[in-house]
Amino acid sequence: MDALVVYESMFGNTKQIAEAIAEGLATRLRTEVVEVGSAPAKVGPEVGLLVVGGPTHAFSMSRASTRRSAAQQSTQPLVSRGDGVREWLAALATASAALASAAFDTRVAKPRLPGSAARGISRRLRRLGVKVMAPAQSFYVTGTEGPLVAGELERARRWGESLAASFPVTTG
Ligand SMILES: Cc1cc2nc3c(=O)[nH]c(=O)nc-3n(C[C@H](O)[C@H](O)[C@H](O)COP(=O)(O)O)c2cc1C
Repeated sequence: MDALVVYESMFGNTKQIAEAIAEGLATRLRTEVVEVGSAPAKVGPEVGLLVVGGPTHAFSMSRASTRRSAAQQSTQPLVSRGDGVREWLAALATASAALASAAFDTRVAKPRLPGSAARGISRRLRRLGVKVMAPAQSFYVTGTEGPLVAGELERARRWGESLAASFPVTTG
């Protein structure tokens, strides 16, 4: 059984969280982590666990307009420069009825705003008929461009580990 982590990230914070989650998953599962622009259009039967995450923009998943706004705020090139997880999920095909999934996002710690990209991702996964095995999980940044709140990378790694613990260990 393999795990696939698909992330979207403007300033790099969600990318760091995705990589920490993948590290936790990799303690038990063969794990691949990919930026959404390189993610497959179809999740094959070798993938048993799909983990999807992105930054919270305007209370949910990003849209082309919020990504443009992020680009205007940034002094660096963005990590994700094409479609986001919203567009990827809208076009996604899944092969396996047994596929399990989990969603995560990043959001600002203060002020704590309502809404979460992860909740939108979970909803979309359920509509696709994919089992969502864990509550949507948020990780926190101190401001729009980051950095992450102290301890969030370790919390992400542990979350990945706990997701992987629900699955049989990959052999071979
Ligand atoms: C256009 C835009 C809208 C945002 N809207 C929200 C929001 O509604 N709630 C929130 O908590 N953070 C919001 N943020 C902050 C992002 O969640 C933050 O930039 C993100 O977690 C950083 O992750 P990244 O480095 O992977 O892009 C917004 C940021 C941008 C650029």
